[in-house]
Amino acid sequence: MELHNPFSNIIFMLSFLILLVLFKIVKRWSFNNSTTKLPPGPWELPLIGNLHQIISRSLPHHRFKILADKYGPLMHLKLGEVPYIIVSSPEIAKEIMKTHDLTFSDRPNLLLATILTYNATDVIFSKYGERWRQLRKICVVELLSAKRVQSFRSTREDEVSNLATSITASEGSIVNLTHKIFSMTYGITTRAAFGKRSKHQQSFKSAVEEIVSLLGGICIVDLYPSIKLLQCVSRAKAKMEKLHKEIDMILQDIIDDHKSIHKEDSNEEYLVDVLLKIQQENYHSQHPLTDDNIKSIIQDIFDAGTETSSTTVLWAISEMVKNPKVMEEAQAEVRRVFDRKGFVDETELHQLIYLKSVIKETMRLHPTVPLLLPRESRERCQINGYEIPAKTRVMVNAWAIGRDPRYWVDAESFKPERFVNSPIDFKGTDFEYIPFGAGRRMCPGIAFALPNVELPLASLLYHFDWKLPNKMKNEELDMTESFGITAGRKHNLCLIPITRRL
Ligand code: HEM
Repeated sequence: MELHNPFSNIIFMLSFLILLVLFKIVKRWSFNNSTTKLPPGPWELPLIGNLHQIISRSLPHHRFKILADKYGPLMHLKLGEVPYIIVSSPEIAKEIMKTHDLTFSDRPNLLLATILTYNATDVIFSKYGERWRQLRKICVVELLSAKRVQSFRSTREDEVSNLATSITASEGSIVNLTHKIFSMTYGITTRAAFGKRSKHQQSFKSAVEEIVSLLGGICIVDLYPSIKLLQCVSRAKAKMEKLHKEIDMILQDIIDDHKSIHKEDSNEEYLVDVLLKIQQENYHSQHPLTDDNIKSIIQDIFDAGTETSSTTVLWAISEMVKNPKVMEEAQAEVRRVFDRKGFVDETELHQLIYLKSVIKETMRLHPTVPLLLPRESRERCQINGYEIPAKTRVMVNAWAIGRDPRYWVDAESFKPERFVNSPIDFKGTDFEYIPFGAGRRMCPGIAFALPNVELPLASLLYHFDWKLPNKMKNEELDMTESFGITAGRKHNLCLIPITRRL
């Protein structure tokens, strides 16, 4: 009866909130007085934890760096009801991805990724275990090996040559390089995965772009996994289910197509053919490769491989436009190496020492996956005397680590020279530089990615000089990052090409 009185309702709510806050204080106090304690972190509010400190106008990796400057390189946060640790120094990154790599080798259950990847049975989002090991081995040994990547050399050269031709046709006018580079990378990946035969190229490309953008958003359902009702009302879930259906149909159609070609013993072997062959060979094994597995691996290659490589090319060009001396030196090198041939191909890429340093410096300042991919602890563990409970999600801020002034002189400046004659590499052993991650879950696609970045850059520098439109000065080029799992340019890169070599 009393609860119908509005004042009683307010008093009831207030009492509940006060009790909740008291409970939190007591819990935190007793935790801090026990033998183990969580890493430091900002004060949490009831129900939302630290969400209010993250959801702001700046991007999550920027916010995490500001908070880490205050609370330290191993920081505890609660986002919704989920505990997180944020790693912001090379030393702690090494603890997570080397010393305790096995403990942190799981990926969390994320709703949208699970829908997309046939219940997280792909490589990127699956839990650590026998199945993941099997799929990862197929990727490393069969699909993304140096030998396999080499077999697609003429495809890359062809697509990059088409890119140069289409830019030459726009000589003197504004070219949207963002569109052109993305379309070229899709072209290379599609041809490597399916050959030229896909009639679904455009719808597939749009679906993948939408998927990457959906995966990059903050999904409230993942922050309150205990509230199942949220799933029922999630618009993002409904959207992802629709996209998944769409992409599943396209991929199944392509697979069926290739199954019939396979029977006729075609000489061409694309990634889908390699997977179908493994499926046939392993038909009676304990873990046969299903059609769904094949579709999820192919999808991984598109999701992980296209936006990342394109974004790196675009950041490299942007930084060179902003730093004309670097652009001149890179152009001089590329033209010196390829002038005798008169065109750019992959045979001489190993000679482009300066361009490779430009790419490394680009990935230091603009790691395309700035927080790597989330991991989750499989059991409790101690790091630097702090307790990390089981099922804690982990974000490694590769963006902040690449700007750590203890490791990088003049850390905020674009200086490719720092990598010339430097042994520091992105292979996962130098923890101050981890654009591809490190440890068991490190990116297996480096060999596939590098020529997709080096070849188009060499070609764009060889054939053209680049001017900003509307008499804009170099230093005025906008470098704002976009929000998402990959941090690309927020605005398209539009430049005017001037042909120097036909
Ligand atoms: C410039 C290009 C690329 C960058 C910067 C990049 C970066 C990354 C990063 C940071 C991770 C997470 C690592 C971790 O959790 O420690 C990752 C994972 C992954 N990448 Fe890449 N990547 C690139 C290109 C590619 C390409 C071209 C492919 C495939 C063709 C690929 C396939 C994958 C896969 C399958 C995973 C998941 C690995 C696992 O969980 O076991 N990546 N990548």
